[in-house]
Amino acid sequence: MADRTPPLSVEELHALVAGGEIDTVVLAFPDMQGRLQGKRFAARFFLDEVIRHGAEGCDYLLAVDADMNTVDGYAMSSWETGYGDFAMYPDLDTLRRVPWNEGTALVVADLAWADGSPVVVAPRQILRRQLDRLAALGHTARVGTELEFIVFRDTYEQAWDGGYRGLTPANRYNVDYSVLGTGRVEPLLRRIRNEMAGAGLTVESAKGECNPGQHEIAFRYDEALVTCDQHAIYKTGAKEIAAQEGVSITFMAKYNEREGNSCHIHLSLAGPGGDSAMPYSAEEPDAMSEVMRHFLAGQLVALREFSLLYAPHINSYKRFQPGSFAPTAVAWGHDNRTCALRVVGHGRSLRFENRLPGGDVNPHLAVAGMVAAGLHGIEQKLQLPEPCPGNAYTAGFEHVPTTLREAAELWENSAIAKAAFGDDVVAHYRNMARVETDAFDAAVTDWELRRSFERM
Ligand SMILES: NC(=O)CC[C@H](N)C(=O)O
Repeated sequence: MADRTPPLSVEELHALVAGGEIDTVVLAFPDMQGRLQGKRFAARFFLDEVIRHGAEGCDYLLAVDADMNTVDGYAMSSWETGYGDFAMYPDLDTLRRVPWNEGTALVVADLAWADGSPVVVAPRQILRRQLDRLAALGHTARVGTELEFIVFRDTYEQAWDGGYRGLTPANRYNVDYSVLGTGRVEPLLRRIRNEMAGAGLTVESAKGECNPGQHEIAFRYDEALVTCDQHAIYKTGAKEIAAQEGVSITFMAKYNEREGNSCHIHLSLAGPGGDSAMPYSAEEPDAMSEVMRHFLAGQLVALREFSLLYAPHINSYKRFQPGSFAPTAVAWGHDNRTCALRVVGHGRSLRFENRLPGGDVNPHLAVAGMVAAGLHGIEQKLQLPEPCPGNAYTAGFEHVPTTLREAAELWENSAIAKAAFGDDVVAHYRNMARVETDAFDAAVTDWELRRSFERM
C-alpha cells in the first residue's frame, strides 16, 4: 500500500485543522469481534503528538468478550500480567473524513508492544502477516465484502429496552430487488451511501433482500487490507447514521428464523508476477489459472478447520440451513449459490465467493483465513475436485460445522492453522470461542422459557 493515495493526506488534514473544519481525529483498530475500538483526539494534539508517537490503549481490548467482561484464558492480557497497555500507531494510508461525525477524521491503527514488536493476535496484524506471505510468492489479493443488514423503525435504545421483542422492520414483506420496497428506506440508504463515498469508499449499488427490512449496499473491491478496513468503517458508520436517523440496523448473522444476514467475501489474485499471478488461464479467460485452482482447492480443504474465522459466534451457525442461500456443503461450483464456494466472473475479474461468512464476521480474520487456506493449496499443489453442477444441499458433500463448539475443536486441532498463524493465534481465538460457548451454556434463553415454563 506504499504508493497508495490516502482518502485524506496529512497535508490536507493540517489545512482542515488550521481552517477549523476538522477538530477531532478518531484513532481506532478492529478488535476480535471486528469492532472499531480506540479514542477520539483533539485534532491538534493528534497532529502534534499522536501522528508520530502513537497512543496507548489497554491490552484487554483484545481479551474481553462482546460485553467488555474481563475473561480468563488469554496469554497476552490478564490480571496476572496487570492488564497493561499496547500502542496504537496510525496507518496514515487510511486517513479520511467521516462525514457522519461533524468535524471529524478517522485513521486505522496498527498495534505494537512497547518494544515495537507487533501484537500478533490483533486481527489487522494477523491479516498483514498472511498478505506478506502471499506477496512473497508474487501475489496480491483483491477482495470485496457484501454485507446484508436488517433495518428497524425502532431506535437502538428502544430495541434494547424492549428486549428486542416486537421490533418493526422497515419493510413488511420480501423486497428482494424491489425498487418500490427499497424506496421506502431510501432516505437512510442514500445517506449511508453518500457519506461512505465521503469517507473514501467506492459505492456501487444498493438492493433489497428477502427478510423484511433486509438490504445490502455494495462497495467496489480493493486490495485486501483496504477492503477490510473499509468494511469495519462502513459497519460502524452505518450504525451511527442509523442511530442519528432514529432507527436501528443489525448485521447479526441470524436475526430470526427467516433469511440471515450474509457477508459473502469475494477474492481474486493479482500481482506483478505475470500470468502465473492471474486468476485466469492465459489460454482461456473463463478458466481458472493453475495457481487459482490450487488456491481454491486450499479453500475446500481448510474450510471446516477455518470456519471459526468465517463464522465466529454461536449465532453464526444458525444461518447454515438447507435451501436458505446460506451454505451447508463444503463444495464449489460455477455460479452455483448452493455451494460454500461460488466461482464467478472471467478474465481479470474471475474470482471466487466464500458464502460462509455472515454479517457478524470479522473481515480481517476471515480474509486472513482465505489467504492462508489459498497459500496452503498453492504450497501443497492441491488438486481441485470437480465442480458441483446441481443442488449442493442434497448432493452428499461434507457439511460445514453446525455449531461454534464443533468449529472451535476443528480450529484447535488444525495443523494448517498452526502452520499458517502460529500457536499463539490459534490458542487466542480458540479461547474466544470457549468464552462464548461457556457464556451461552450458562444462559437461560427465552426459547427454554417458552418450551418449559408451563408445559414441563
Ligand atoms: N444474496 C443471497 O444469496 C442471500 C444470502 C442469505 N441472506 C444468507 O444469509 O446467506
